[in-house]
Amino acid sequence: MGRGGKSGRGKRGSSTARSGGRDAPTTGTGNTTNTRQTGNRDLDNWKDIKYSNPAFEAYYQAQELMGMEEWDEFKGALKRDLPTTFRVTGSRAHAEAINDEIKEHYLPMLSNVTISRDFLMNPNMQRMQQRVDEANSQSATPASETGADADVDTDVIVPGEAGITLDSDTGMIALAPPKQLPWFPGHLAWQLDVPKRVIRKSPEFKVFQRFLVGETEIGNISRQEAVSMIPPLLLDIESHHVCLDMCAAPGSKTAQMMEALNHHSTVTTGLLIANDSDLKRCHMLVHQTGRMPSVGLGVTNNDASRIPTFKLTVPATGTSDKPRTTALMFDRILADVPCTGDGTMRKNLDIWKTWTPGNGAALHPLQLRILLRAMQLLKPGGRMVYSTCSFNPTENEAVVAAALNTEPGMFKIVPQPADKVLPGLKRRSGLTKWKIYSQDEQGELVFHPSRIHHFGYVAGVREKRKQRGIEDAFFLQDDVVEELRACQAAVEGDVEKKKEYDAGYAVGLAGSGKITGRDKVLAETLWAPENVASLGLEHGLRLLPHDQDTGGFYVCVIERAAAPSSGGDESKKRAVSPSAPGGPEDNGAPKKAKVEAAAQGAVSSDVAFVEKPAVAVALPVAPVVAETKTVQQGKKKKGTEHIFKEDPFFYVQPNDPELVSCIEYFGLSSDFPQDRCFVRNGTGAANRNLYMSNDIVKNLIHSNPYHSIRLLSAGIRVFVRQDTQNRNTNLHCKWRIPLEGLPSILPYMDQSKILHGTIDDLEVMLSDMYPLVSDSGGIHNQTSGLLAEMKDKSLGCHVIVFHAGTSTRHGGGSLRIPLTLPLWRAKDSLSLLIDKKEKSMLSLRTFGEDITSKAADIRRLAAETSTELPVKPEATEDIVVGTDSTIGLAEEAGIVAEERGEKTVDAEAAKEEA
Ligand SMILES: C[S@@+](CC[C@H](N)C(=O)[O-])C[C@H]1O[C@@H](n2cnc3c(N)ncnc32)[C@H](O)[C@@H]1O
Repeated sequence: MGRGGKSGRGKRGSSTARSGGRDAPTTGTGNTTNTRQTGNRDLDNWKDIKYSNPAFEAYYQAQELMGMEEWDEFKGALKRDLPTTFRVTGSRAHAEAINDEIKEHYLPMLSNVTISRDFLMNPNMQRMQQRVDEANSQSATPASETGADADVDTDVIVPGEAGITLDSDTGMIALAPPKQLPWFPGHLAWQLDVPKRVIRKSPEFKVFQRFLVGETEIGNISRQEAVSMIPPLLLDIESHHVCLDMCAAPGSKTAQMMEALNHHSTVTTGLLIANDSDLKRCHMLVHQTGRMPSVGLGVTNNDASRIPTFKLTVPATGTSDKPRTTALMFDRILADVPCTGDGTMRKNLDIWKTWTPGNGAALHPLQLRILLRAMQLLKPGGRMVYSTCSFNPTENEAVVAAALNTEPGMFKIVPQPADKVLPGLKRRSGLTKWKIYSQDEQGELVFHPSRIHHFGYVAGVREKRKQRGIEDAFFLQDDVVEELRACQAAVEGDVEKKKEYDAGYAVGLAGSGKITGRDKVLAETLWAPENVASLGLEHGLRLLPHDQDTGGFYVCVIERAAAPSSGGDESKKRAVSPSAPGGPEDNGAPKKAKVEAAAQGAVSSDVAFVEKPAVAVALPVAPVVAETKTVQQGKKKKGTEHIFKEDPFFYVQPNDPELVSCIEYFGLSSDFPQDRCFVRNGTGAANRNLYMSNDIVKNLIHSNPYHSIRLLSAGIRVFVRQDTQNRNTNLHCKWRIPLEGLPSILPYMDQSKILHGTIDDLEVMLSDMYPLVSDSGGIHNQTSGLLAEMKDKSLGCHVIVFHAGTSTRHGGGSLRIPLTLPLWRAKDSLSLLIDKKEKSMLSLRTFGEDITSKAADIRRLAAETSTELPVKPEATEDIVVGTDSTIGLAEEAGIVAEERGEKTVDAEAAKEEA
């Protein structure tokens, strides 16, 4: 999140920063030595130039994130490529099977991989070398004039980098196999050290890379930075919890939270609201969460610092009682807030250029407001995690300290002992002291021991500019003038404060006469509060890149005190009773904040100056709903508040004829929750898709206008209408079960309706995408009892379990655990209702090769040689709108593209209209 500041540019070797006389860091090059022992000076020089920001170094050395003896190691790690890390998604039944596949198939394949030493030089360099040799041998012209010593790229393998070692005896370069992250539960997370640019030099690693890409696309693997996997783990989620992910997009942590809620199933009774303020990113979130579907999920689009209070309806309990609404409070909240991201410098190289201390200071008020809102929404006894991918204490400890001080004693930081919590994860303690700097136009850091010093500095700069006849608009702003005056008045008569002020004033007056954009005036909550030592900030976790070759990260686990047990349950009273002060919005959450200015300052995002003298005020809560309504009525707002155009949610009548037809056709038991099925239109008619939620999501939708809470999606799609083009086709049920809905429907299905197949049947279904039911041998003459059995089955959707087993085919193959899939019986053929990519990956996993294209290849070959082989027009006719009937792929284009939410003619038509 760079801000394009000018700091640091051209300042290598600049002089000592001004500091008001103490704690002066240097922005010079004293610590820029690169200690990486690569033996490749060209690469090191190149990286030194690219990876340098004296202000960054000076600032963090002054913060004492680590002992100075570690600094070079820290900086060396920042300059290296980040290893690839990924995790096998946890709650799918086959997560273990995929993990075993990595362990048993790929790991042996990737162990002992070596490549030739020739790769030490990349092709560019080899060509250059050739030209140098030629030039030197053939003419007297110096090589430099032939262009042979022109700039070369840096695509070179460097022994000594993580994952790469040179065996000097054999002259071969060994590549390290992937390794499991020792601290990740179930060992489902992996790290691959070999850099991406080297992977393509090894056939074995290329194969593994393809596996990773494929499995990631279909959602079995999530590529995620190792440190980013930590916050959801520390939330300690149980399947009944009500959870909120405040800044959720693109959703890697949401997926982890969802997995924890849906441990081994999709039928959680809990709730996860995944929220983000950016509408586009929210749509990414919807896509991402589609890979981990759940009846307990809702995606919303709100500014997290003003996220509306969601209401729930409490049913009447007695005859005289009436249903009433209550504010929804959360058991678990993740506030993975927007941050400068300087912990991600290893992959976001721009941050080297754009980093300034002002970036962190500017985000601090928004981060604080988000954390405060999270505290308001946390249940008594609930747990939340605050996290950033920044090293900066102004975005981490300063935010947490200010938030804790708003309601002393109500929240506490929970220690995470290294031997008990994620053992094996190296972590550092949170900071209990830090320093605040601004940066002047010359890139110099200016230390401000206190806010009064800072005010003096601002006044000094203003005075100097005035003397030069310059009056900046900033200094004339009413609130700035007012703050400066108030500060001047406050220091008069207070000898100590006056000294501080004067010291700052002197620094301002002596300086360049400029203050950079974002650093103009800083929020009071940036400075460590007086009670900093008693807040438990050391219990926060800091992850440093050189400890275990990761990005940088900060995580802090905070719990709210349980409700007092005597005198009744105060928190419940507040949370449940709409008549409590403030109505449903008064959820018993902390209201007083000595951070009013911080909270307000973030509204005008350009000026970080925010604080008024300590005054207790309530944070904004109530206006949000009204505002969203205004937006809804058409007034477009600036920034994140867009007109909300999503389809409504409408729960269908339990006796809806379409729903009843699904229930009858699939033999769903009487406990199937008909009343929890909904459509996305305003009429309640089941036109195209039927979705299902759990009770709490239904309650949420009924208790809040969906546009007020800006609800984009909820629950799982469980039935999709599948009309056929062929009018003569006689379908008993026009609905099919999409793959994502199957786990939610399966528990209710009549066992006699479920078909059974073998791994050989699966092979037929994969290798011949549309095998003919009349062709019991399949296109490869592979035996399949399934095809014969299917002759007598009704047209339409079926569910089949392929049982674990070993293949009898020539190339072998094995299915480790049973696999349940939806299947479509067309007039003459069958097809699995999963998309092409998923078929390929399943094929690779089961048979060690992608057999899915074989049928198409055979047909293509047959067409070329005029051999008569069956073309499958009926699958096309029968099922979907499409044009490519010749190779039977229209089915893919229709049903399956729709599965993925892609825009096809058919999918477009599927968009429901009210
Ligand atoms: C660090 S990223 C979150 C990453 C995410 N938790 C994950 O693991 O994939 C921060 C997110 O905050 C969002 N954001 C920024 N300002 C916000 C605000 N005021 N309210 C809610 N979300 C915000 C951004 O759109 C961005 O998606």
